[in-house]
Order: sequence, then structure tokens, then C-alpha cells
Amino acid sequence: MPVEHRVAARGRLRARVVGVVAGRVSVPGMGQEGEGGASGRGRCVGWPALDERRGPLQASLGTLGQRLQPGMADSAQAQKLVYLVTGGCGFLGEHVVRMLLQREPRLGELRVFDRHLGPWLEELKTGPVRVTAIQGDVTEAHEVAAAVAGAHVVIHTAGLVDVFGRASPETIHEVNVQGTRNVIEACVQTGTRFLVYTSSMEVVGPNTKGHPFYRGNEDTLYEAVHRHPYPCSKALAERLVLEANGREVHGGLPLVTCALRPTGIYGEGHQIMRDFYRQGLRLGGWLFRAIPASVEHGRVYVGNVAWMHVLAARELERRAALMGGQVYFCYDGSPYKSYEDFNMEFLGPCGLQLVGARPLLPYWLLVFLAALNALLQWLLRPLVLYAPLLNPYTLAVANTTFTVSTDKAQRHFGYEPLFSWEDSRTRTILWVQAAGSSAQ
Ligand SMILES: NC(=O)C1=CN([C@@H]2O[C@H](COP(=O)(O)OP(=O)(O)OC[C@H]3O[C@@H](n4cnc5c(N)ncnc54)[C@H](O)[C@@H]3O)[C@@H](O)[C@H]2O)C=CC1
Ligand SMILES: CC(C)[C@@H](O)CC[C@@H](C)[C@H]1CC[C@H]2[C@@H]3[C@H](O)CC4=CC(=O)CC[C@]4(C)[C@H]3CC[C@]12C
Repeated sequence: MPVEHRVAARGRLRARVVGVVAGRVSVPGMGQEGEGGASGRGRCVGWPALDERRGPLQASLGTLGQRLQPGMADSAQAQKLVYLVTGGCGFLGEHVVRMLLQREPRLGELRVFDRHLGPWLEELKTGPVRVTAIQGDVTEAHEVAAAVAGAHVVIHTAGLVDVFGRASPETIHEVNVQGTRNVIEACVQTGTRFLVYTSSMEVVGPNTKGHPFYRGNEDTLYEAVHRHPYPCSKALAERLVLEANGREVHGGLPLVTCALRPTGIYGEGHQIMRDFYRQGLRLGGWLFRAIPASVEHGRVYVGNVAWMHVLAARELERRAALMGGQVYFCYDGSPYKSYEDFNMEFLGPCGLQLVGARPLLPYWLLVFLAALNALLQWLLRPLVLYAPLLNPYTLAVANTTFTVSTDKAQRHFGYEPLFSWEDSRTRTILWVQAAGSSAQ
């Protein structure tokens, strides 16, 4: 099946959505966040509350919607379904794309929407499912609308995952919040009824006070207070998605949404793991402990996160009353370990050693070095991007226990990890070894 390449807004895709005209309509505002638990609402300190935003080109979406027959989604039972994955060429997105092709029998067309299309998409053209690669930007409402139009379900993973200061806070907000708003409005205007959003554990914590989250679940009370632009943007976007649940879409039926909160994802394609490996190779095979082994992080294998997305997208229609507006942590029983010790499960078999049973440097010195990195990043920004792994935010997150223990996804839509810990570990080791050899 040929992979159709469509270039949003600047190429053939616009021809498919002719009649898209500029216009502005109001988008329902969002209230001010209050404090709340893992199931409640967090607070973004120093960030604008979600307010009445006049979405760009929303009128065009209305024009677009008028061209679609009401109840298009209702005919889903009679035809193969159209899925749209935003961010489909990212670390998680690629696994979601491949998992859909392998394990979603209802799939008729798979639209892969991303700013940067991967060359690997070409290999997908041999299968029975039509794969449509769409180069587009979620911050461009008309590009999102064109990609969403006619889709049965949207899996929205696209996002700017930046805790290293590479992008500005404004850009992070524009992509993660406005981009999500555009996806929601496109669903409403074009009649797409099912939306699965890739949220994050960071919506909950760790919070700015360094409170541990120990074996928590979706109902655990926790003071979710954030300052950093990334968690703030994810929390605001998740709020938009959950509050859009039940909105009437074009055709008169309700939108059904849910949000999945992966903990730290690992597996094939995890660039941070690759960076740690390459750092160790540069240091003669040694990595130096910076975080106490007692600080546990719950991590989740990317294949199991992808599987949860596929299941949630499938069950959202059948279990709309139960799943609509709900959040689900993504976890798979991977061992609770410190971030560094967990990484060594893969880097150790690849020849690296973690030096020190306890941190080699006192915490105050790490805090100083992290602050120095932040200062250097600010000073050097006009000349060069300096974005090391160690900064005040990454140090704080790494030093705060965050583990989840939950069966909500299993109870609500039958999620069970597809990959065992042993299988996840083996697959990741093989990938690190291959990534490392390509680095030398
Ligand atoms: N990596 C992790 O440990 C975790 C990630 N997540 C979430 O999972 C999602 C995917 O994350 P990763 O795969 O790790 O990141 P990634 O950076 O590998 O993938 C994100 C994808 O979104 C695309 N993208 C970014 N801005 C875009 C835009 N304006 N328009 C269209 N596409 C755009 C990128 O090109 C990329 O392919 C994100 O929403 C992230 O917040 C949640 C929890 C943990
Ligand atoms: C330099 C040392 C202090 C080193 O240990 C720093 C590790 C640091 C880069 C990572 C520690 C915790 C990670 C984050 C966590 O897994 C939660 C995340 C969720 C997301 O949605 C995106 C990624 C991340 C923020 C993740 C990023 C890397 C860490 C901060």
C-alpha cells in the first residue's frame, strides 16, 4: 500500500481542504487551576491561567466541518477506520504507529502527522493499511483540521518534551497547550469523536516542594504545584482534553476523551538513554553516581505505553461512559529503582559501570553545578545552545521519588502490559548496543 506523503497547508493537503478561510471565533475559556490530588487539578505558579482564547482560523474549521456529512463516525462499524497519530515520528509516536499496524484490526488508514517525518515511514507501504504521512505543525490550526477531518480517533502524542532549556517557555506552551487546543477544536469542528491524549506523570509531580510520590495512583492526593514550563504545559493541556469530554462535535454526538500519564519512558529510541551511554563511553566506560539509590523512579517500557494507547483508543468508543474524561497512569511493573540504577540495567550489560554506592559529590555541590549550568546556558544562548543533562530542574526531579502503583487502566479497559520486564530489558539492551556501535 503506497505511503501517501501530504504536506500540510503548503501542498496537496490544502487542495483537499479547499475552502479553509481565515476567521476567528471564541473558544470556551478555562477556569483558574486550584490545588488538587493526582486526580485533581494542579497549579502552575507564574503561568497565565487558561483563558478565553480566540483560536486562529476556527471559522475555517466550521467551513471545513460543513463539508462533512453528519454522523460520519457512525459509519465506523461498516468501514475500516481512520486513525490519526500526531507526533507519530517521535520516540513514543513511532511505537504507537507500529503497534497500531500490528495490533489494530479495524485500521483502514493510518495518518502519521509530525513536523519531522521519519524515513522509516517508507517501509510501511508494503502492508494492507494505507499509511498517510502528513508533514504538519500542531500549532497551525488549519493543518491540524485537515489531518483530523474524517478520522475516527486521534492519538495526540505530539509535544515539545524539553526540560533542558532548548526551547523557550513560550514555544513549549504554544506546542503543548495551543497545539492540543487545536487538536480538540479540529475534532469538534470536523466530527471526530474519540481523542486519546499523551499526558505525563509530570502533570502530577514531582512538585516544586520535592514531595515524594510513593506508589501513588490516579486518586492519590498530592499537591501538584509546578513552575517549569514543561510540566505546566502538560498539566494545562491535559486539563483542556479532560474538560473537552462531552462537547458536541459536528454531527451532534459527544466528544469522548481520555489522558494517559506515562512515567519515565524507556526503550528503543530513547535519546536520553543513548546520551548517557555515549557519555559513559567518552569517560572510559564509567558513569558517576549523582543520585542516592534510595530515590526511586517508576519507569515504563515504550512498547507497553504504545499498547496502552492502542487499547484506550479501541475501548474509548465501547466504554465511553466509564473512560470519558478519565486519566490513567501508564506503568508496567518495571522495577522501582533510582533513575541512574535503572539506566544501568541496560548500560551495565553494554559495558558501563556506575561508580559509587552513594553520590560522589555532596548534594549542595550538585545544586551549585546545576545552577552554574543554568547560568552558562543563559550567558551562552546568544552564541550557542548549551543544554546539559544537569540543571536545577532535572536534578530536582531525579532526586525526588516518584513511583506509581495502579490498576485503573486494567479495571477500565483491560490493559495488561504486552511486554514483560525481561523482554523490555532485552529489547532495550539490544537497541543501546546498536546505538552505541553506531556512535563509535
Ligand atoms: N519521554 C518520556 O519519558 C515521556 C513522554 N511523555 C509524552 O509523550 C509524548 C511523546 O514524547 P516523546 O516521544 O518522548 O518525545 P519526542 O520528542 O520523541 O516526540 C515528540 C514528537 O512530536 C513532534 N512534534 C513536536 N512539535 C510538533 C509540532 N509543533 N507539530 C507537530 N509535531 C510536533 C516531534 O517532531 C516528535 O516527533 C509527549 O507528549 C510527551 O510529553 C510523557 C511521559 C514520559
Ligand atoms: C544529571 C543527573 C542528575 C541525572 O540523573 C539527571 C537525570 C535526568 C535527565 C532525568 C531524571 C528524571 C527524568 C524525567 C522523568 O523521567 C519524568 C519525565 C517525564 C516526561 O514527560 C518527559 C521526560 C521527563 C521530564 C524525564 C526527563 C529526564 C529526567 C529529568
